[in-house]
Formats: sequence, C-alpha cells, structure tokens
Amino acid sequence: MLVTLEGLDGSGKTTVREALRERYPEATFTREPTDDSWYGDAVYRSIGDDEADPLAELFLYTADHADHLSRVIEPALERGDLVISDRYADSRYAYQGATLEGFDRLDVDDPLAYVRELHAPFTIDPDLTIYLDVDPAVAAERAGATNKFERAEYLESVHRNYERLLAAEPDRFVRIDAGQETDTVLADVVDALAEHRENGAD
Ligand SMILES: Nc1ncnc2c1ncn2[C@@H]1O[C@H](COP(=O)(O)OP(=O)(O)OP(=O)(O)O)[C@@H](O)[C@H]1O
Ligand SMILES: Cc1cn([C@H]2C[C@H](O)[C@@H](COP(=O)(O)O)O2)c(=O)[nH]c1=O
Repeated sequence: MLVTLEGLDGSGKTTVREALRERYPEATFTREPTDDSWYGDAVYRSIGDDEADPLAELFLYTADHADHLSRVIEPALERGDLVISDRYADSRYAYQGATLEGFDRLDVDDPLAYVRELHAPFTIDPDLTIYLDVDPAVAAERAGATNKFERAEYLESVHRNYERLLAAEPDRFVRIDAGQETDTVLADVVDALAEHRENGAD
C-alpha cells in the first residue's frame, strides 16, 4: 500500500513522517526529492538556483520520480510493504503547475494538467494521500523562506493547485487541518491511516 504525505512547505510533513516512523517501524519510509541519488542531488541544486529554468526543473524532478519508482517504490510494493513517501507526484502537479503558470516557453493552457499528463503513462498512483492543509502565510512563516518556493505569494498558487487535486480525486485524499496543535494533527493522521488500512487492501 502506497501512502503519500503532501502539503505546502512548513505544513508539518517531516513532523508527521517521524511520528509515523515510530508507529510503523516495519514500513518503508521514503521521500521526494530523493536524498540518496544523483537525480535528487540535481534537484536540490536546482532548488538552490534562483535562475533555474522552470521547464528544466520540471524534468529534473520528474527524472528523480522515475528513478524513485524503479529503485524504491516498486520493489517495496512488490515485497508487500507499507510505503510512506514524504512528497510524491502531487508535489509536481501543485508546485510545477504553479511555477509554469504564465511561463511563455510552454504553450499549454493548463500547466497542472500538462504535468499530470506527463506522469500518467509511468507513475504509480498512491492508495492514500494525506494532505496537510495549512494557510500559505502560516506555511511560509513556519518554513522560514529558506528557498525560492517558500514565499507566501507563490504558496498561495500552490495551495490553489492542491485544492484542484483534492476536488478531482476526493476518494484518494484525506484533508487534515495542519493549523491545529501538533499532537492533534498527529492523532488525526494516525486515525486516517488506520481507518484506510482497516477498510482497504494492504
Ligand atoms: N501543527 C504544528 N503547529 C505548529 N508548528 C508546527 C506544526 N507542525 C510542524 N510545526 C513546525 O513547523 C516547522 C516546519 O515543520 P516540518 O519540517 O515538519 O514541515 P515540512 O512540511 O516538512 O516542511 P518542508 O516542506 O519545508 O520540509 C517546524 O519548526 C515544526 O516544528
Ligand atoms: C517533490 C517536489 C518538491 N518541490 C519543492 C517543494 C519544496 O519547496 C522543495 C523541497 O521539498 P522539501 O519537502 O521541502 O524538502 O521542493 C517541488 O517544487 N516539486 C516537487 O515535485
């Protein structure tokens, strides 16, 4: 079973991931961008480059996803593991969908739809996506604006894209109010995951 954690920078994904690691020590924990491959290294170089070409950046993230699928996700699912990924393809749909909005070298009406179509032929859809929903201004403040993505105005646009994704696939997403106290957020996430595991195939 593939579970993904999604949300704005500073929404609390790392905090949730570490709590789930304690609760499910047997699970495979992973993340995007990956932190153990040269594809991931390339993505982090791009994140640190304010002048990075937005289209080139989309393909770097997408290459990292392709490698992540074949090297980590597929083998873990084949072993029957519970797989929990901190960020996954929805981050691309939401973030690069926002970055490419109005980018004049990409001739498409709907960048989010374009990024989804790019992934459709090869990605593996999550069984459950836990969306940590937080106000973009709160997210930017919590994240501390350490990179070009962690700015409230940009995060507003990413937030709107996540809303589109939730509206399109309401059965896959569980929305958690990430503006609550940390312990309440963690309890809600644990409940959502337990309920999904009880009701669905593992
Ligand atoms: N529910 C919460 N209430 C208040 N502060 C929180 C909450 N959850 C996390 N934080 C704090 O917000 C900051 C960012 O949290 P965290 O690193 O878990 O978020 P993240 O989504 O992984 O961020 P990023 O995507 O930037 O890595 C940390 O200082 C963390 O302690
Ligand atoms: C996977 C992915 C990530 N991003 C952005 C979101 C963050 O600002 C950074 C790094 O992620 P972290 O979880 O905060 O370490 O990259 C993105 O724009 N597109 C993606 O596909």
